[in-house]
Amino acid sequence: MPGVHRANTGVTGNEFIGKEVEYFSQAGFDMDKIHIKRNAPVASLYEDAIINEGAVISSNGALINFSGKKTGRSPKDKRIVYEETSKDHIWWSGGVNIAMDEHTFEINRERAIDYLNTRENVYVFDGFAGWDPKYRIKVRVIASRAYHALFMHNMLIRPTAEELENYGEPDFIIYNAGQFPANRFTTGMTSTTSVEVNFKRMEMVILGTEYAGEMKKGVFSVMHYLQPIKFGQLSLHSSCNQAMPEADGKEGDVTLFFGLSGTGKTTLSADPQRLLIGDDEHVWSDTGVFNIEGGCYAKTINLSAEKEPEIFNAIRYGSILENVVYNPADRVPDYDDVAITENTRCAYPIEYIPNAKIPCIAERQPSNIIMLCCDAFGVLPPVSKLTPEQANYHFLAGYTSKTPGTEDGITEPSPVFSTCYGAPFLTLHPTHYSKMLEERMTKHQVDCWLINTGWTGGKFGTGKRCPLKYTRAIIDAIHNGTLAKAEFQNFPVFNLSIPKHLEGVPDELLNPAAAWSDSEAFKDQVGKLAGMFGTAMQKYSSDMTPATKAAGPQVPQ
Ligand SMILES: Nc1ncnc2c1ncn2[C@@H]1O[C@H](COP(=O)(O)OP(=O)(O)O)[C@@H](O)[C@H]1O
Ligand SMILES: C=C(OP(=O)(O)O)C(=O)O
Ligand SMILES: [Mn+2]
Repeated sequence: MPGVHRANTGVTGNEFIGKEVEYFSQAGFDMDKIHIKRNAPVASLYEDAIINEGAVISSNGALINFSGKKTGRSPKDKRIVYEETSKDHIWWSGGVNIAMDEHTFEINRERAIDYLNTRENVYVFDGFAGWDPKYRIKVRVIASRAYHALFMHNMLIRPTAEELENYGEPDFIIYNAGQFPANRFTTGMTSTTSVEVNFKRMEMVILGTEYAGEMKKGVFSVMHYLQPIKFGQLSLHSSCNQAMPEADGKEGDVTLFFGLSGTGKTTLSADPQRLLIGDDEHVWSDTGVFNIEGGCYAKTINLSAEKEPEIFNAIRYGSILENVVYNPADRVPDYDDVAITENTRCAYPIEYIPNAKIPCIAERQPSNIIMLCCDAFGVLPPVSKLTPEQANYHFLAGYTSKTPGTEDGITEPSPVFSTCYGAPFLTLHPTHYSKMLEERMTKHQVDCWLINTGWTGGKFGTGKRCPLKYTRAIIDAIHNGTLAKAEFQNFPVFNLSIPKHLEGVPDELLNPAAAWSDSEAFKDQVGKLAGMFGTAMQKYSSDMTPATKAAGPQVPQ
C-alpha cells in the first residue's frame, strides 16, 4: 500500500518523492505497489540494509555491506549503445567500449524496471556530478538496494534541501537492478552481467552485478564524454590537492595525481599539510580544477591508523565498508583479511577528511602533475622529472599494473598500458584528452613528475612496494620545492631525469640501477620493459608528433 507507515524503518514510502510521483509512473514504475524512498536519511538506509540485505554496523559506526559474487568491476560486460548521437564520438577501436544496439538496451532497461517493480522499496538518490555549477550534471540513481543508494549518497554531490526541492528532471539516470541477472539469451549478452550506457537516452542500466563501484565509474564515463564534447573541459582520472591559502589569501598551489586504480591517488592526496579537492575524478577547467564527486572510495586492504590516519578516521557512521571481513564478537573490521576480495573498499563523504575543501574546487591552475604508476618489474625509479614531451608520451602510454580484485578475473598485479591512466573509463579517443592536456600543461607551465609507487629493485625489491613513507617524502619534496632544486642524473634507455639525493629517501632507492644487485638482470629487465612500451605504443604511432615519439624509451640494440 502506498504511503503506509512502515514500522520497521519509521519512514513512509512515496511521500519522499512528492511531486515526482507522476514522473516515476511515466517511467514505468508501479506506484501502487512499490515505495520509492528518495534521498532517504542515512539512518533509514542503514536500517533497510541491515533488515533486508545482511549489512551490519561495524565497531567504528560504518555500515558493512557485501556486494555478492562480483567484488570488482566487470569491464568485459560494459557496453555503450551505438546510436546516431554518439556513434561518431565514441572510441570504438580501443577494446574498451563494446557496442550494443538500441533494442537490446531497451530490453535490459525494461528488465531492470520490471525487477525494481517487484521490490517493496525502491531507492532513489538525486545528486550532482561536478562541483562547478557551470559544468555539473544532475544524476538520479534508482536502485533496489539501500546499500547502493547510500553508496551514491556518499559518492555524488549531495544536494541542499533547496536544490532537492527544485531538482526537476535529471540529466542522467542510473537504473541499478544489479541483484537481477541479464538474460544470457538476449542478443548481445555474453554473461548474466551487463553494465550499459546509452548517451541518447542519457541512462545507464546495471544487471547482474552488485559491485557499487560500477555506478561511480559509470558517472565518470559520462563525464569523460560530456566534459570535452559539451563543455570543452578536460576530465581526468586523477586525485587533486591544494596547498593552504597563501598569506595574502591567494589560493595555494594545486597538484593533480593521475593513476590507475591502486596506484595511490586516494592515499597520497589525503595529505595533512594540504587541502583535499578529491581522490579520483576531476575536471581541469579553464578556471582551475573541480572534483566530479562528493565522496572518496578508498581501498582498505592492509589499512592502518598509523600509515593512513585520515582515511582510517573517515571510516565511521555514514561510511560504507564494502566486502570487509569483521570479527563477529566485537564487529571490528579486519583490513588484513582478503577472504572475500583484495578489493575491499570504503566509501565516505569527502567532508569526513579533515582537510577537505568544500566546495571541492581549486580556483587556480595546477602547478604540478604527478603521474602515478605501479611498476611490477621494479625497474622504474621512484621519481623522475618529465619533459613536456615525456609527459605527453607517458600519459598516452599509461604504463602501470592492474591491482588484484579491482577488475573481475585479475588475481595478481599485472602490467598494463592503460591509456591516460584510466583506459576503462575513456569514452572518446585518447588523443581528445592528451591534446587538451598538452595545451593546458604548456599554457600554464606545469611541472610533471613520474612516480613509481610499485615495486622497487634490489634490497627494496623483496616483493614489496616502495614504502609509503618514501613516496610521501618525495611528494613533500615536490611541494616544498626541494626536489626541483635537486641534482639530477640520467636514467638510461627511458632517458629520465632522476634526483641523486633527496632528504629522507635512501640514495640507492632513488636509482634502481644501484638498488639491483644483479646489474645484468637489471639491464635485461629495463630493455624488456622498453620493448613493451614500443609494442604498446605502436597503435598511437600516427597520433604522436616526432618529438613525443622520441620522448619514449629507446630500446637498446
Ligand atoms: N608507495 C605507495 N604509495 C601509495 N600507495 C601505496 C604505496 N605502497 C603501498 N600503497 C598502498 O596501495 C594502495 C593505493 O590505493 P589507493 O590510494 O586507493 O589508489 P587509487 O586511489 O589510485 O586507486 C593503498 O592500499 C596503499 O596503502
Ligand atoms: C574504483 C576504481 O578505481 P580507483 O581505485 O581508481 O578509485 C575502479 O577502477 O573500479
Ligand atoms: Mn582511489
